[in-house]
Amino acid sequence: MTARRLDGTFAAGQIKDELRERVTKLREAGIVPGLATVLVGNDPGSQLYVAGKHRDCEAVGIESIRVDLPADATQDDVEAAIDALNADPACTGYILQLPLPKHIDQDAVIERIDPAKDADGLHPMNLGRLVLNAKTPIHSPLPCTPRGCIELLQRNGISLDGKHVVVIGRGVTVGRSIGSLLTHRSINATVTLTHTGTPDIGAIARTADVIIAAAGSASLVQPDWVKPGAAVLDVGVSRIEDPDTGKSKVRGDVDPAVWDVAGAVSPNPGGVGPMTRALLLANVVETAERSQL
Ligand SMILES: Nc1nc2c(c(=O)[nH]1)N[C@@H](CN(C=O)c1ccc(C(=O)N[C@@H](CCC(=O)O)C(=O)O)cc1)CN2
Repeated sequence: MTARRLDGTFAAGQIKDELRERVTKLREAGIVPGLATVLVGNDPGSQLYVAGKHRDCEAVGIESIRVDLPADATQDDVEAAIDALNADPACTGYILQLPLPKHIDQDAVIERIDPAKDADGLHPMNLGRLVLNAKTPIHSPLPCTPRGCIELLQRNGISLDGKHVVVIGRGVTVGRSIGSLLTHRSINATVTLTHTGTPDIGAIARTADVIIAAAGSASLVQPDWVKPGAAVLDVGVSRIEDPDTGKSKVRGDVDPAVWDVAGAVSPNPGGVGPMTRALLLANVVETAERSQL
């Protein structure tokens, strides 16, 4: 069996087409949405992602503001950049590209973001709303990658209602928040969160209808971890040097042999990454729309 490909580039294109129309309406009403990014340092992956976000903004008509700080920026420098964006009326929402250099206190910077401008849904107030509003619709930004995972499944006709989802990884952008979203009444999944401290993750993963692999460990998920026919989302990113070309290439958490067992797999690249970017734009458009109410 070869699994169905859950094409994130295609689904993200659909979302961006929908958002372009909504941005046109906002502009007609005199509202110009603007996304800012804050990048500290010169991590090649982060630079690539930030550049992609600015291209996406241009494609849907969102203004974008880019704040790049050097790798030796101090805590005060980063916090000053945050304060400036909090005060900037041209900025509807912004993201602080993670990871930050080790000498920066990431939690303190995230807490300094104005929750109303938190395009990533990672501010404690927005994560708190996600946890508290388990029944009612959530009117605050949601974390982009978890939202992207769910949209990718839904747009491919894969329901999560009553399904057992095994999440692998407890990082801040995916693992720590996706369970709250998946168990929201409107989605209704049952979630097991596993991580490096979990004995025999494979035995747990084998019981899953859906596996969300977000560990950042290349080829961690092997075919014998997957129930035949299960859906597998490959979220984690590792950069491996190609011995032939010397260039770095992206490897996901899911071993290629999983495609012979699973019912559906998201490729990496080309799966959840583009969805993360599209849902970031959605968060900005929704924030701008809420400002009309
Ligand atoms: N503040 C945040 N920082 C980070 C997040 C996040 O959600 N918020 N997630 C990741 C990085 N990320 C978003 O910023 C991200 C990852 C991957 C992609 C993407 O489009 N990937 C392409 C491949 C590009 C490549 O060649 O590497 C794909 O999957 O097709 C976009 C955004 C960590 N930081």
